Amino acid sequence: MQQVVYVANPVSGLIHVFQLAEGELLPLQEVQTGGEVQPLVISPDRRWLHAGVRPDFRVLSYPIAADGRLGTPASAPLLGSASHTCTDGSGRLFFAASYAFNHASVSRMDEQGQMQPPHQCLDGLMAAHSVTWLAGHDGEQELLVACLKEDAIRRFTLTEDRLTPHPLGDLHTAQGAGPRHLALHPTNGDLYCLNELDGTLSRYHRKADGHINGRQSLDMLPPGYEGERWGADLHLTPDGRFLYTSERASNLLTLFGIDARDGALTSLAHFPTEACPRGFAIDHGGRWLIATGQQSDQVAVHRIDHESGQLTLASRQPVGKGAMWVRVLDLAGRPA
Ligand SMILES: O=C1O[C@H](COP(=O)(O)O)[C@@H](O)[C@H](O)[C@H]1O
Repeated sequence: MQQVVYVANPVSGLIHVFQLAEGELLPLQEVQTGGEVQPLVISPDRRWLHAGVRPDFRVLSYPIAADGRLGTPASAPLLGSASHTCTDGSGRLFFAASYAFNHASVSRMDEQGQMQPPHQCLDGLMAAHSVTWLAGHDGEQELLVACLKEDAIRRFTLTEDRLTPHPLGDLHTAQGAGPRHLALHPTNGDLYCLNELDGTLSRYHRKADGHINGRQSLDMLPPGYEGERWGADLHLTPDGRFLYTSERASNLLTLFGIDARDGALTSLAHFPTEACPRGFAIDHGGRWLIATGQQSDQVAVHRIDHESGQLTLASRQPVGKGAMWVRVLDLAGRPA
């Protein structure tokens, strides 16, 4: 499997492009974005890397070459600082959550790959920290917005190119939890929410009728932990057997096992990683976990044990300042 890793470093304004080779990151390219580059998302057809930049709020859409290198980007305005972005399943719609501007916006990408200015903006979403696109069993599509200061995950139905409040209403977390990032299980219909402020991980289940119900809430930190809590990110292995979270006060990654029969989560182990692991990613083979250190200016690659999910440090790579976002592209099967 040939894979390329993109790392965004807002303080240096740089995107690093690496080849992932047996746990080592081999430098391929450094791209100066001209701004504080933050959220990265790869389009579903794997032809574009969309990067949110500030303080001139824009999305830069970089064409991805056959070897993973980035070409000259097209640029489109955004309405505020993007904290997190995603696309719909076709890649034609681009969503951005803005924590500071309390909104989520929707933009269209045209046939030529040019992103348009946002055509819809949902205001009053307090500390909107992430956007997650979800396809239902019945062809229904929705967008989930994790609103940290509302202790709510707001649900919106996507019809054509526009969002409206979901008829089944929003999801509410524990008071003071601070919902931040969401992840979906690849097969069992479970949805997970990392809560930044209380350091917990919540599991929900989406039923075929669209109802989403809470199932479990677990601590991300080790028993007896009494320090600060500052949860950051979560990801699953592609086979859906393991889930990992990152926490920035303890600099720990936490491993959770996922029961194959009923989806039950169990906290299994904790592993030290880079200082302030604000973002991480898991490669497409489920063999490597790549964590950024916002305060170490390094990226760590951890080997994932296939049987147990346990992590061991494989390598560390210096990167630019404020390393924050990391994305992995599988080059196989890309359109020519
Ligand atoms: O993780 C955090 O996120 C919020 C929003 O992030 P931003 O990069 O979009 O400004 C930030 O305000 C907070 O300090 C940080 O802990």
